[in-house]
Amino acid sequence: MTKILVTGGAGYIGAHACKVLAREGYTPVTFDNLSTGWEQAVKFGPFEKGDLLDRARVDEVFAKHKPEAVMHFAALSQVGESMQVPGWYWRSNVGGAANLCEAAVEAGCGKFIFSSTCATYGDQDGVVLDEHSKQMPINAYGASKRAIEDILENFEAACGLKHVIFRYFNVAGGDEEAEVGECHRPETHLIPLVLDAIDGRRPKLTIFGTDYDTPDGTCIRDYVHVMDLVEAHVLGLKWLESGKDSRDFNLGTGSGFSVREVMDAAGVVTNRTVPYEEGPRRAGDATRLVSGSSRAMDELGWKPHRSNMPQMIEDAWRWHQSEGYGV
Ligand SMILES: NC(=O)c1ccc[n+]([C@@H]2O[C@H](COP(=O)([O-])OP(=O)(O)OC[C@H]3O[C@@H](n4cnc5c(N)ncnc54)[C@H](O)[C@@H]3O)[C@@H](O)[C@H]2O)c1
Ligand SMILES: O=c1ccn([C@@H]2O[C@H](COP(=O)(O)OP(=O)(O)O[C@H]3O[C@H](CO)[C@@H](O)[C@H](O)[C@H]3O)[C@@H](O)[C@H]2O)c(=O)[nH]1
Repeated sequence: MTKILVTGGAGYIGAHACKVLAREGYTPVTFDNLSTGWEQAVKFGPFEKGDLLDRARVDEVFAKHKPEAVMHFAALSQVGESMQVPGWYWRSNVGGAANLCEAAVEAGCGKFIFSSTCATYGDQDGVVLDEHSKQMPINAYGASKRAIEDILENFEAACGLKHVIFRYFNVAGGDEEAEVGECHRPETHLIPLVLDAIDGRRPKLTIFGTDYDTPDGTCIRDYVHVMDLVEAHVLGLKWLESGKDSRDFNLGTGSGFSVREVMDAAGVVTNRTVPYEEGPRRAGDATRLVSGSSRAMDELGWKPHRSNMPQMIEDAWRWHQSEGYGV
Protein backbone atom coordinates (compact mmCIF):
# COMPACT_ATOMS: atom_id res chain seq x y z
CA MET A 1 0.00 0.00 0.00
CA THR A 2 1.13 3.54 -0.71
CA LYS A 3 2.74 5.11 2.33
CA ILE A 4 2.22 8.71 3.38
CA LEU A 5 4.54 10.28 5.94
CA VAL A 6 2.32 12.11 8.43
CA THR A 7 4.32 14.45 10.65
CA GLY A 8 2.36 15.29 13.77
CA GLY A 9 0.24 12.16 13.29
CA ALA A 10 -0.02 11.76 17.09
CA GLY A 11 -1.66 15.17 17.42
CA TYR A 12 -5.25 16.29 17.06
CA ILE A 13 -5.57 16.90 13.31
CA GLY A 14 -2.81 14.49 12.24
CA ALA A 15 -4.50 11.54 14.01
CA HIS A 16 -7.76 12.28 12.19
CA ALA A 17 -5.82 12.48 8.92
CA CYS A 18 -4.30 9.04 9.60
CA LYS A 19 -7.76 7.60 10.15
CA VAL A 20 -9.05 8.96 6.84
CA LEU A 21 -5.88 7.98 4.93
CA ALA A 22 -6.20 4.38 6.18
CA ARG A 23 -9.88 4.38 5.21
CA GLU A 24 -8.84 5.51 1.71
CA GLY A 25 -6.35 2.63 1.34
CA TYR A 26 -3.09 4.44 2.21
CA THR A 27 -0.67 3.51 5.00
CA PRO A 28 -0.09 6.56 7.20
CA VAL A 29 3.37 6.54 8.82
CA THR A 30 3.33 8.86 11.83
CA PHE A 31 6.47 10.85 12.62
CA ASP A 32 6.09 12.69 15.92
CA ASN A 33 8.16 13.77 18.91
CA LEU A 34 5.12 13.50 21.25
CA SER A 35 5.75 17.03 22.53
CA THR A 36 2.02 17.78 22.32
CA GLY A 37 0.80 14.48 20.83
CA TRP A 38 -0.13 11.06 22.19
CA GLU A 39 1.21 7.63 21.29
CA GLN A 40 -2.31 6.30 22.03
CA ALA A 41 -3.55 8.37 19.06
CA VAL A 42 -1.39 6.41 16.60
CA LYS A 43 -3.86 3.68 15.63
CA PHE A 44 -3.90 3.47 11.87
CA GLY A 45 -0.32 2.77 10.79
CA PRO A 46 3.30 2.57 11.99
CA PHE A 47 4.78 5.03 14.48
CA GLU A 48 8.26 6.52 14.17
CA LYS A 49 9.21 8.65 17.13
CA GLY A 50 11.49 11.54 16.26
CA ASP A 51 11.99 15.28 16.10
CA LEU A 52 12.03 17.21 12.84
CA LEU A 53 15.09 19.08 14.06
CA ASP A 54 16.99 15.76 14.08
CA ARG A 55 17.82 15.55 10.38
CA ALA A 56 19.50 12.13 10.58
CA ARG A 57 16.37 10.62 12.14
CA VAL A 58 14.17 12.18 9.46
CA ASP A 59 16.43 10.71 6.74
CA GLU A 60 16.28 7.31 8.41
CA VAL A 61 12.46 7.31 8.31
CA PHE A 62 12.35 8.33 4.63
CA ALA A 63 14.83 5.54 3.79
CA LYS A 64 12.85 2.94 5.75
CA HIS A 65 9.34 3.76 4.47
CA LYS A 66 9.88 5.43 1.07
CA PRO A 67 6.66 7.49 1.33
CA GLU A 68 4.96 8.76 -1.82
CA ALA A 69 4.07 12.05 -0.13
CA VAL A 70 4.40 14.04 3.08
CA MET A 71 1.53 15.51 5.06
CA HIS A 72 3.16 18.01 7.37
CA PHE A 73 1.02 18.70 10.45
CA ALA A 74 3.75 18.83 13.11
CA ALA A 75 4.17 22.28 14.59
CA LEU A 76 4.00 24.44 17.64
CA SER A 77 0.64 26.06 17.08
CA GLN A 78 -0.53 28.30 19.89
CA VAL A 79 -1.01 31.95 19.07
CA GLY A 80 -0.64 33.18 22.67
CA GLU A 81 2.44 31.05 23.43
CA SER A 82 4.12 32.19 20.22
CA MET A 83 4.09 35.75 21.51
CA GLN A 84 5.89 34.65 24.70
CA VAL A 85 8.58 32.44 23.13
CA PRO A 86 8.91 33.55 19.49
CA GLY A 87 12.43 32.13 19.04
CA TRP A 88 11.20 28.64 19.85
CA TYR A 89 8.46 28.96 17.21
CA TRP A 90 10.87 30.13 14.52
CA ARG A 91 13.49 27.51 15.35
CA SER A 92 11.13 24.57 15.63
CA ASN A 93 8.51 25.31 12.95
CA VAL A 94 10.75 26.85 10.30
CA GLY A 95 13.88 24.77 11.03
CA GLY A 96 11.81 21.59 11.17
CA ALA A 97 10.08 22.31 7.86
CA ALA A 98 13.37 23.13 6.11
CA ASN A 99 14.82 19.81 7.29
CA LEU A 100 11.74 17.94 6.16
CA CYS A 101 11.75 19.51 2.67
CA GLU A 102 15.43 18.75 2.19
CA ALA A 103 15.04 15.18 3.38
CA ALA A 104 12.00 14.65 1.12
CA VAL A 105 13.84 15.92 -1.95
CA GLU A 106 16.96 13.86 -1.19
CA ALA A 107 14.80 10.74 -0.74
CA GLY A 108 13.02 11.33 -4.05
CA CYS A 109 9.65 12.11 -2.45
CA GLY A 110 8.12 14.86 -4.58
CA LYS A 111 4.74 15.67 -3.01
CA PHE A 112 4.21 17.83 0.07
CA ILE A 113 0.98 18.85 1.77
CA PHE A 114 1.29 21.57 4.38
CA SER A 115 -0.89 22.73 7.29
CA SER A 116 -0.78 26.49 7.12
CA THR A 117 -3.17 28.84 8.84
CA CYS A 118 -5.40 31.84 8.35
CA ALA A 119 -3.18 33.45 11.02
CA THR A 120 -0.84 34.24 8.09
CA TYR A 121 -3.37 36.87 6.94
CA GLY A 122 -3.17 38.90 10.16
CA ASP A 123 -5.82 41.35 11.30
CA GLN A 124 -7.67 42.70 8.25
CA ASP A 125 -11.05 43.50 9.66
CA GLY A 126 -13.77 43.84 7.06
CA VAL A 127 -11.64 42.20 4.36
CA VAL A 128 -12.81 38.95 2.82
CA LEU A 129 -9.90 36.54 3.28
CA ASP A 130 -9.30 34.59 0.12
CA GLU A 131 -6.13 33.16 -1.38
CA HIS A 132 -5.34 36.55 -2.96
CA SER A 133 -5.49 38.42 0.35
CA LYS A 134 -2.27 39.97 1.61
CA GLN A 135 -0.43 37.89 4.18
CA MET A 136 0.49 40.14 7.09
CA PRO A 137 0.76 37.94 10.22
CA ILE A 138 0.49 39.69 13.59
CA ASN A 139 1.92 36.89 15.75
CA ALA A 140 5.06 34.75 15.68
CA TYR A 141 3.06 31.59 15.00
CA GLY A 142 1.49 33.03 11.84
CA ALA A 143 4.84 34.50 10.77
CA SER A 144 6.54 31.11 11.11
CA LYS A 145 3.84 29.48 8.98
CA ARG A 146 4.12 32.24 6.37
CA ALA A 147 7.88 31.59 6.21
CA ILE A 148 7.26 27.87 5.58
CA GLU A 149 5.02 28.78 2.64
CA ASP A 150 8.03 30.67 1.23
CA ILE A 151 10.27 27.66 1.84
CA LEU A 152 7.88 25.52 -0.21
CA GLU A 153 7.95 28.03 -3.09
CA ASN A 154 11.75 27.95 -3.00
CA PHE A 155 11.92 24.15 -2.95
CA GLU A 156 9.56 23.91 -5.88
CA ALA A 157 11.65 26.36 -7.90
CA ALA A 158 14.95 24.76 -6.94
CA CYS A 159 14.11 21.05 -6.70
CA GLY A 160 10.65 20.52 -8.23
CA LEU A 161 8.99 19.60 -4.91
CA LYS A 162 5.24 20.00 -5.58
CA HIS A 163 3.06 21.25 -2.76
CA VAL A 164 -0.47 21.90 -1.65
CA ILE A 165 -0.83 24.52 1.07
CA PHE A 166 -3.98 24.44 3.18
CA ARG A 167 -4.71 27.53 5.28
CA TYR A 168 -7.00 26.30 7.99
CA PHE A 169 -9.40 28.49 9.84
CA ASN A 170 -10.35 27.19 13.33
CA VAL A 171 -10.52 23.42 13.47
CA ALA A 172 -13.09 21.82 15.77
CA GLY A 173 -15.08 18.66 16.46
CA GLY A 174 -13.89 15.09 16.23
CA ASP A 175 -14.10 11.68 14.72
CA GLU A 176 -17.72 10.41 14.74
CA GLU A 177 -16.61 7.15 16.42
CA ALA A 178 -14.47 8.98 19.01
CA GLU A 179 -11.49 6.72 18.24
CA VAL A 180 -9.38 9.89 18.18
CA GLY A 181 -10.16 13.42 19.31
CA GLU A 182 -8.86 16.79 20.45
CA CYS A 183 -6.54 16.36 23.43
CA HIS A 184 -4.20 19.28 24.01
CA ARG A 185 -2.47 19.46 27.41
CA PRO A 186 -2.71 22.19 28.46
CA GLU A 187 -5.80 22.93 26.40
CA THR A 188 -5.92 26.41 24.89
CA HIS A 189 -8.66 26.06 22.26
CA LEU A 190 -12.03 27.63 22.77
CA ILE A 191 -14.49 24.77 22.22
CA PRO A 192 -12.82 22.16 24.50
CA LEU A 193 -12.36 24.86 27.15
CA VAL A 194 -16.04 25.77 26.95
CA LEU A 195 -16.87 22.06 27.41
CA ASP A 196 -14.45 21.85 30.36
CA ALA A 197 -16.28 24.75 32.01
CA ILE A 198 -19.66 23.16 31.30
CA ASP A 199 -18.79 19.82 32.93
CA GLY A 200 -16.85 21.31 35.83
CA ARG A 201 -13.34 20.21 34.80
CA ARG A 202 -12.53 23.91 35.02
CA PRO A 203 -14.30 26.43 37.22
CA LYS A 204 -15.08 28.78 34.33
CA LEU A 205 -14.17 30.01 30.87
CA THR A 206 -12.37 33.33 30.57
CA ILE A 207 -13.42 35.37 27.55
CA PHE A 208 -10.27 36.99 26.18
CA GLY A 209 -11.45 40.52 25.41
CA THR A 210 -14.94 41.96 25.19
CA ASP A 211 -14.00 45.30 23.59
CA TYR A 212 -13.33 44.16 20.02
CA ASP A 213 -15.06 45.95 17.17
CA THR A 214 -17.61 43.16 16.62
CA PRO A 215 -21.37 43.07 17.35
CA ASP A 216 -20.93 41.51 20.81
CA GLY A 217 -17.36 42.70 21.48
CA THR A 218 -15.72 39.26 21.26
CA CYS A 219 -13.46 37.84 18.51
CA ILE A 220 -14.97 36.11 15.51
CA ARG A 221 -13.61 32.91 13.97
CA ASP A 222 -14.61 30.55 11.16
CA TYR A 223 -14.87 26.97 12.50
CA VAL A 224 -14.33 23.92 10.30
CA HIS A 225 -14.95 20.27 11.28
CA VAL A 226 -11.74 18.27 11.59
CA MET A 227 -13.10 15.34 9.54
CA ASP A 228 -14.09 17.67 6.70
CA LEU A 229 -10.65 19.27 6.94
CA VAL A 230 -8.71 16.02 6.68
CA GLU A 231 -10.87 14.86 3.80
CA ALA A 232 -9.65 17.96 1.94
CA HIS A 233 -6.10 16.66 2.50
CA VAL A 234 -6.91 13.41 0.72
CA LEU A 235 -8.30 15.48 -2.17
CA GLY A 236 -5.08 17.52 -2.10
CA LEU A 237 -3.05 14.32 -2.27
CA LYS A 238 -5.05 13.10 -5.26
CA TRP A 239 -4.56 16.54 -6.86
CA LEU A 240 -0.78 16.09 -6.69
CA GLU A 241 -0.98 12.41 -7.70
CA SER A 242 -2.80 13.45 -10.86
CA GLY A 243 0.16 15.68 -11.76
CA LYS A 244 -1.50 19.05 -11.14
CA ASP A 245 0.47 22.15 -10.19
CA SER A 246 1.18 23.35 -6.69
CA ARG A 247 -1.77 25.25 -5.24
CA ASP A 248 -2.94 26.97 -2.05
CA PHE A 249 -6.43 26.61 -0.57
CA ASN A 250 -8.22 28.22 2.35
CA LEU A 251 -10.21 25.71 4.41
CA GLY A 252 -13.08 27.49 6.12
CA THR A 253 -16.82 27.76 5.66
CA GLY A 254 -17.30 31.51 5.27
CA SER A 255 -19.41 31.75 8.46
CA GLY A 256 -18.04 33.56 11.49
CA PHE A 257 -18.92 32.86 15.13
CA SER A 258 -18.03 35.12 18.05
CA VAL A 259 -16.75 33.67 21.31
CA ARG A 260 -20.14 34.39 22.90
CA GLU A 261 -21.96 32.68 20.03
CA VAL A 262 -19.82 29.56 20.46
CA MET A 263 -20.63 29.56 24.19
CA ASP A 264 -24.36 29.93 23.48
CA ALA A 265 -24.31 27.09 20.92
CA ALA A 266 -22.48 24.83 23.41
CA GLY A 267 -25.12 25.66 26.03
CA VAL A 268 -27.90 24.58 23.64
CA VAL A 269 -26.19 21.34 22.48
CA THR A 270 -25.32 20.21 26.01
CA ASN A 271 -28.39 21.72 27.66
CA ARG A 272 -26.13 23.24 30.33
CA THR A 273 -24.92 26.73 31.16
CA VAL A 274 -21.34 27.88 30.60
CA PRO A 275 -19.78 29.46 33.69
CA TYR A 276 -17.59 32.34 32.51
CA GLU A 277 -15.81 35.56 33.36
CA GLU A 278 -14.71 38.43 31.16
CA GLY A 279 -10.95 38.95 30.93
CA PRO A 280 -8.46 41.09 29.02
CA ARG A 281 -7.44 40.55 25.39
CA ARG A 282 -4.89 37.82 24.61
CA ALA A 283 -1.78 39.09 22.80
CA GLY A 284 -1.68 38.24 19.10
CA ASP A 285 -5.44 37.73 18.58
CA ALA A 286 -6.98 39.08 15.38
CA THR A 287 -10.48 40.58 15.63
CA ARG A 288 -12.13 38.56 12.89
CA LEU A 289 -10.83 35.68 10.76
CA VAL A 290 -13.37 34.39 8.25
CA SER A 291 -12.70 32.75 4.90
CA GLY A 292 -14.17 34.31 1.80
CA SER A 293 -13.05 31.58 -0.53
CA SER A 294 -14.71 28.66 -2.25
CA ARG A 295 -11.58 27.59 -4.14
CA ALA A 296 -11.31 24.25 -2.31
CA MET A 297 -14.93 23.47 -3.11
CA ASP A 298 -14.70 24.62 -6.74
CA GLU A 299 -11.34 23.09 -7.65
CA LEU A 300 -10.91 20.11 -5.30
CA GLY A 301 -14.60 19.25 -5.06
CA TRP A 302 -14.40 19.60 -1.25
CA LYS A 303 -17.75 19.25 0.57
CA PRO A 304 -17.53 20.34 4.22
CA HIS A 305 -20.87 18.83 5.18
CA ARG A 306 -20.18 18.44 8.92
CA SER A 307 -18.91 21.98 9.50
CA ASN A 308 -21.91 23.45 11.27
CA MET A 309 -21.58 24.64 14.87
CA PRO A 310 -24.05 22.21 16.55
CA GLN A 311 -22.43 19.17 14.85
CA MET A 312 -18.89 20.30 15.76
CA ILE A 313 -19.88 20.83 19.39
CA GLU A 314 -21.80 17.56 19.52
CA ASP A 315 -18.80 15.58 18.19
CA ALA A 316 -16.41 17.40 20.54
CA TRP A 317 -18.80 16.73 23.45
CA ARG A 318 -18.95 12.98 22.63
CA TRP A 319 -15.14 12.79 22.77
CA HIS A 320 -15.09 14.97 25.88
CA GLN A 321 -17.37 12.52 27.69
CA SER A 322 -15.43 9.44 26.54
CA GLU A 323 -12.29 8.14 28.21
CA GLY A 324 -10.26 9.86 25.50
CA TYR A 325 -6.64 8.75 25.60
CA GLY A 326 -6.91 8.13 29.34
CA VAL A 327 -4.76 11.16 30.23
N1 LIG B 1 -6.08 23.30 15.58
C1 LIG B 1 -6.35 24.31 14.75
O1 LIG B 1 -7.40 24.97 14.88
C2 LIG B 1 -5.41 24.67 13.64
C3 LIG B 1 -5.73 25.75 12.80
C4 LIG B 1 -4.85 26.12 11.78
C5 LIG B 1 -3.69 25.38 11.57
N2 LIG B 1 -3.40 24.33 12.38
C6 LIG B 1 -2.16 23.58 12.13
O2 LIG B 1 -2.47 22.20 12.05
C7 LIG B 1 -1.37 21.42 12.52
C8 LIG B 1 -1.85 20.43 13.57
O3 LIG B 1 -2.45 21.12 14.64
P1 LIG B 1 -3.04 20.33 15.89
O4 LIG B 1 -4.12 21.17 16.47
O5 LIG B 1 -3.32 18.94 15.51
O6 LIG B 1 -1.80 20.38 16.88
P2 LIG B 1 -1.24 19.26 17.88
O7 LIG B 1 -0.36 19.99 18.84
O8 LIG B 1 -2.35 18.43 18.43
O9 LIG B 1 -0.38 18.34 16.92
C9 LIG B 1 0.93 18.67 16.52
C10 LIG B 1 1.77 17.42 16.59
O10 LIG B 1 3.08 17.70 16.10
C11 LIG B 1 4.04 17.10 16.98
N3 LIG B 1 5.27 17.91 16.86
C12 LIG B 1 5.41 19.23 17.15
N4 LIG B 1 6.67 19.62 16.88
C13 LIG B 1 7.33 18.54 16.39
C14 LIG B 1 8.67 18.32 15.93
N5 LIG B 1 9.58 19.29 15.92
N6 LIG B 1 9.00 17.09 15.50
C15 LIG B 1 8.08 16.07 15.51
N7 LIG B 1 6.82 16.22 15.93
C16 LIG B 1 6.44 17.44 16.37
C17 LIG B 1 3.38 17.14 18.34
O11 LIG B 1 3.91 16.20 19.27
C18 LIG B 1 1.93 16.87 18.01
O12 LIG B 1 1.63 15.49 18.03
C19 LIG B 1 -0.34 22.43 13.04
O13 LIG B 1 0.63 22.60 12.03
C20 LIG B 1 -1.14 23.70 13.24
O14 LIG B 1 -0.34 24.84 13.07
C21 LIG B 1 -4.21 23.96 13.43
O1 LIG C 1 -10.03 30.44 27.01
C1 LIG C 1 -10.21 31.00 25.91
C2 LIG C 1 -9.65 30.50 24.70
C3 LIG C 1 -9.89 31.20 23.53
N1 LIG C 1 -10.64 32.33 23.53
C4 LIG C 1 -10.86 33.05 22.27
O2 LIG C 1 -11.46 32.17 21.35
C5 LIG C 1 -11.02 32.46 20.02
C6 LIG C 1 -10.43 31.20 19.42
O3 LIG C 1 -9.24 30.89 20.14
P1 LIG C 1 -8.46 29.51 19.97
O4 LIG C 1 -9.41 28.39 20.07
O5 LIG C 1 -7.27 29.55 20.91
O6 LIG C 1 -7.98 29.57 18.47
P2 LIG C 1 -7.06 30.65 17.71
O7 LIG C 1 -6.24 31.45 18.62
O8 LIG C 1 -7.98 31.39 16.77
O9 LIG C 1 -6.06 29.72 16.95
C7 LIG C 1 -6.47 28.51 16.34
O10 LIG C 1 -6.89 28.81 15.06
C8 LIG C 1 -5.87 29.34 14.24
C9 LIG C 1 -6.51 29.75 12.97
O11 LIG C 1 -7.40 30.82 13.27
C10 LIG C 1 -4.79 28.28 14.10
O12 LIG C 1 -3.80 28.70 13.23
C11 LIG C 1 -4.21 27.94 15.45
O13 LIG C 1 -3.28 26.89 15.32
C12 LIG C 1 -5.33 27.50 16.34
O14 LIG C 1 -4.84 27.34 17.68
C13 LIG C 1 -9.99 33.59 20.15
O15 LIG C 1 -10.65 34.79 19.93
C14 LIG C 1 -9.57 33.51 21.63
O16 LIG C 1 -9.19 34.78 22.16
C15 LIG C 1 -11.21 32.81 24.70
O17 LIG C 1 -11.88 33.84 24.71
N2 LIG C 1 -10.97 32.13 25.87
